[in-house]
Amino acid sequence: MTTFDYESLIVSIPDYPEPGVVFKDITPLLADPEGFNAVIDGIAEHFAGKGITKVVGAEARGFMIGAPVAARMGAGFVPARKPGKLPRETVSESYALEYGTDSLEIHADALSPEDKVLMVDDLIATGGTAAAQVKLIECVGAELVGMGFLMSLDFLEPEKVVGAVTDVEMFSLVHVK
Ligand SMILES: O=P(O)(O)OC[C@H]1O[C@H](OP(=O)(O)OP(=O)(O)O)[C@H](O)[C@@H]1O
Ligand SMILES: Nc1ncnc2[nH]cnc12
Repeated sequence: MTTFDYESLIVSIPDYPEPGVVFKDITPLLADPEGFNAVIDGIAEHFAGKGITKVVGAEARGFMIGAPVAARMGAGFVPARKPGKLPRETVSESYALEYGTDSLEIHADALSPEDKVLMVDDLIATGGTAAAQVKLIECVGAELVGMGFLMSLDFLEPEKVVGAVTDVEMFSLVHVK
């Protein structure tokens, strides 16, 4: 298991993007070659041997972590995109975030019932984005095997929202209590 002090390269920004929210800025960690590699290895190694065929990641920060994890695991990558960005038939889910509401879409044929899926994102806060992706993955009939995050804001209790839609493992490299 790779060990790295991820938190030393994550910056907390108070009252961004709105009062009361402490934004976790991961751009310094992404820019650090050793740190970025440790994040990708840390998530990929945790789920190695589980037969993952596809990684699903949400626009935009989920792409930054999910796509390299997929490549590292020898899996395909399926983007969950913000509305109106995918050209063919889609399935769509709306959800609430720490700041506002949004929707995600995946192509209706992006996954098959044979797929074993790992969902990956940089951060889980309320769990709304993750729960929406669970619904999208299950809507197209694929098997969700687990979820991997760089960081979990545990004080927001995301497991309550996610636990209402799935009981798969929620793995995070960093926990903020
Ligand atoms: O657990 P939740 O409360 O749903 O929040 C987590 C989501 O919030 C961020 O994405 P955001 O929607 O801000 O979009 P971005 O990746 O484009 O910055 C983050 O990358 C997660 O996807
Ligand atoms: N506090 C936070 N920091 C960074 N990204 C987020 N997405 C949702 N909540 C967030």
